[in-house]
Order: sequence, then structure tokens, then C-alpha cells
Amino acid sequence: MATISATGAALVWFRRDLRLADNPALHAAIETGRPLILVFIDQRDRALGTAPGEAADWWLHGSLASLARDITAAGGRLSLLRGDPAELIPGLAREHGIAEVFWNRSGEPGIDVRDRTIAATLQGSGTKPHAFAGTTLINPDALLTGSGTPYKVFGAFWRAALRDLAPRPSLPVPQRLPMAATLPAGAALEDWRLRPANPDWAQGFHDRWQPGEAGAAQRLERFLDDALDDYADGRDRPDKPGTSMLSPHLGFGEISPRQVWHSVQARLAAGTGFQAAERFLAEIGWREFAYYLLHHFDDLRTANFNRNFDHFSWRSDADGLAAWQAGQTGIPMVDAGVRQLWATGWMHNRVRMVCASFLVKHLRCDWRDGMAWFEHTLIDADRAVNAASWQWVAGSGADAAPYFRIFNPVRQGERFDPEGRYVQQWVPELARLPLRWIHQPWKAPAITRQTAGLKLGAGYPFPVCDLAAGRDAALAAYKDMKTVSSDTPPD
Ligand SMILES: Cc1cc2nc3c(=O)[nH]c(=O)nc-3n(C[C@H](O)[C@H](O)[C@H](O)COP(=O)(O)OP(=O)(O)OC[C@H]3O[C@@H](n4cnc5c(N)ncnc54)[C@H](O)[C@@H]3O)c2cc1C
Repeated sequence: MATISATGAALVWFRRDLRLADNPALHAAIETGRPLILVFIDQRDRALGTAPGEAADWWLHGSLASLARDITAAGGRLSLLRGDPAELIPGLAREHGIAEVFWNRSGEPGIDVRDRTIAATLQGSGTKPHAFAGTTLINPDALLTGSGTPYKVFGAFWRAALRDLAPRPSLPVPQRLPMAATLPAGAALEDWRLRPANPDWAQGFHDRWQPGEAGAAQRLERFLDDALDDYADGRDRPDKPGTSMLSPHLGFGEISPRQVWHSVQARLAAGTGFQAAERFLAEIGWREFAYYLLHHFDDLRTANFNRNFDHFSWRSDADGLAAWQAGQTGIPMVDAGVRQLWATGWMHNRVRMVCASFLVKHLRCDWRDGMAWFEHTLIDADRAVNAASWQWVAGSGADAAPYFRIFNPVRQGERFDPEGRYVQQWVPELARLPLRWIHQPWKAPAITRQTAGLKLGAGYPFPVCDLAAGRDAALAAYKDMKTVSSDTPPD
């Protein structure tokens, strides 16, 4: 391990920025010329919501293992600590004579407030804190409408953002990490038991994912080579590998949105289809918009963005929610999506919309229940994007899909899984049904079901709700909400 002898170490606090390349905090710490202390703190704070779900924990293990390897290869060492950063960071500063502390901001209001308190404590005891932007491309406080208020509509937000968006070049990977002579002891990653054992329900994750910076870079290159040109259409086909699958890598900060931005620009300069690239960058824009919304409306995760929805009559349907969570609703596209989630920790965006819409509209379960379940099961669970997306589908969000536009999961299946391959893969009970019935097996003639070896109610469930009746009930509830909310005087 390389060490240098200057007094006063620089501490780099890794968080959801588990990368060496384009890491502003790490870069600035190295620039000081001070010996380094590199730590990751597992905080598990349920009040702040920083305890990841079990699928995200699986990813965290791989991501930390990869980062630790890369750090070791550059002559350094990553110390793994567990506890409250508000106590640990000032404690480390005292014990190790730390002169400066560096981190990248999370982009989450609650965490940023906590971090400002830590910064004040450090400053009070003579240690300099430095926080950098690294999670998003856009500074949310610098992008406001002409009247100085936050944007609430994505199109206007993204157009305004693109006018001035000129991300600096990505920062290089440091070649050497000169470490302080004494480092915090830290835990062994295996002792944290972040991966499941007995049973290892994450077996399906191993073949599909490579957490870490190298895996992120490979995923991006593969997408740019194989799928970007066709992204505008391919992105809607869950039966094909048409999207980047970068979400967990971006979520854990193994790649920065700036690196993605510059890689796409390089392809554009080399003549790759402009429309496809523009479409793809707009999805990165939706991620930015989610962080922007959470920054300006810090109750986005708990309260309806559109307060009229405070009067909506959500149903308490424990059985419906349980069937949805188990992939046993009897609606093939919904069940395929949830089972893909169980098996791989990820679900295709089109299917996320179909599944979420079914839960909040046909079953009329509260979007917060769906959001919580996704947070528990997704490897890419992202507190800003998940909340903004659920509110978008529910109709209660900023620039949301209108509530009265209710996805019909059968039509969605026929349109976006036209050969039935996605359903066949994840709902094997239906694999032998003719294509005509695969998205609505309950309508297949009894003889057809029998020939396909399908016994509804035994092998695969009857639908938990009648789609037409569920739709009508949702529209009626929406109408009631509008009546009530226009009757209710503002607070
Ligand atoms: C109900 C619901 C919940 C969701 N929860 C999450 C979540 O917890 N974490 C998460 O990362 N994404 C979430 N999404 C957004 C989206 O489904 C995923 O980002 C996308 O499926 C990831 O696949 P990809 O990387 O192949 O996407 P690509 O199509 O390749 O897009 C590239 C990147 O853009 C961003 N992105 C893409 N679509 C969206 C979107 N609609 N909103 C915001 N950012 C987007 C992601 O960072 C993604 O990795 C949710 C969507 C819905 C409808």
C-alpha cells in the first residue's frame, strides 16, 4: 500500500458514488496532496430511509467488492464502517488527525440536511468539509422558471435544462491512491452478510448482472454498440434487450450521468442516429427531473404532489396487493413483470408502468404501497425515481399520466409483447397457449386451455379483478375525488 507522510489526512466518504472515475470528491481529495483515508459507511437508518431493500443489498455487496478491488489495485484500501455518519465522521476526524473531508452530495433533501449538520460539526472542530455535485447533471437551484419557481412539467424542464447543459469533461481514474499511515480498522465485507444464503434467492441475479464500475462501463458500451440505434422503438419491447439496463449502475453511482452523457455525445459525433440518442438522453432527463422534484418538493415520497388526490378513495385490498406482489393476479403481463422482478431484481420500464397502473387503478391500492414494494425488491430502487414514477403512474405526480388514461394490460401485452415471448418466459404455465390467448387466458375456450395443459384456478389463477369493472370503478372513484376536492375549501 502506497503511503505519503504529509500531516493531516484527507478523508473521502464514499456513498452512492461507488466509482473511481469521474468522482469529484475523490478527485479533489487527491488534488490536496494529502494522504488519504477512504471509507464507506453503511448507515441503515430507517428514519432517513437509507436502509436498502434486500435486492439492493445484494447489489451493494458486489459494488463494494468491486470498488475495494479497484482501490487496492491503485495502492489504497477501503475501510468499511457501520453506524451513524453524524458520529463516525467527526470521530474519525479526531482520531486520525483528518484535515479535510470530501463527499459527493446525494441529491436527497433529508440526507443533504443531515450532511450539512456533519459539515458544521467538522468545521467547528477545525476540519474542512467539502461537498460536490456528482449524482445528477443539473443543479436544481439554478434551474427555475421565469418567475423563479421550480418547473413542474418535464418538457419545459428538459428544454430549459438542455439550453445550458454543457457538462464538464469526465474526471480521470486516479492512477495511485497514496494512503495515510493509520487507517480505520473497518469490517470485512463478508461479515455484513448482504447477500442471501439458505436459501440463496438471488441465484438468478448472478448471471445477469456484474455490479461495479467495470460492469457499468461494459453495460454502457454494449448498449451503445447494439441497441442505441433502435432505442426509440426498442425501449418499449420487454421481450428484447432494447434498453441499457444501466439503472442499478447509475443508482449506486458506479457510473455518473456525466460519463453516460459524454459517451452518447461521442457516438453522436461519430454519426449515430440523432433521434435515438435524443430519446435516450431524455430518459436520463427523467431521472434528473425526479431528483429535481424531490429537491424542491421534499415530501414527494410521502404526500400526493397533486393534493386533490388526498381525497381519493384508495382501497385497502390486502389480498389484491398480496396477489400482485406474488405475480399471481391472473393477468399475464402483470404477473410476468413481477416474476421478472423476483427472478432478476429488475423489471422492464414498460412493464413497470403496466404493473403499477394495474395496482393503483384496477385494484385502487395506494401508490405508496407499490412504491414500498418496489423499494424492497428492485436492485435499482432509487428513492427519487421510484417515488416520482409511482406518482406519475398514479396520476398524482408532476406532469403525470392523467388518471383517466388507464392501461389495459391485455392491449399492452398485445402491443409490446406481440409474439408473447415475454409472458412465455416468465409465466411458463401459459407457454403452450396459442398466441391469441396468451395475454388473456381466461377468454380461451376450455378445450384450448386443456390442450395447452392450463387449469385456471389450479395451475394459474383466474384474474383477481374483472378488467372492465376495475376500470369503471377507478374512473368513478376519480370522478368522486374531483367532486370532493372542488367542494373542499383550500387549507
Ligand atoms: C412505477 C415505476 C417505478 C420505477 N422505479 C424506479 C427505480 O426505483 N429506480 C430506477 O432507476 N428507475 C425506476 N423507474 C424508471 C425506469 O423504469 C427504470 O429506470 C428503467 O426501467 C431502467 O432500465 P434501463 O436502465 O434499461 O433504462 P433505459 O431505458 O436504458 O434508460 C437509461 C436510464 O435513464 C433513467 N430512466 C429511464 N427511464 C426512466 C424513467 N421513466 N424515470 C426516471 N428515470 C428513467 C434510468 O436511470 C435508466 O437507467 C420506475 C418506473 C416506474 C414506472
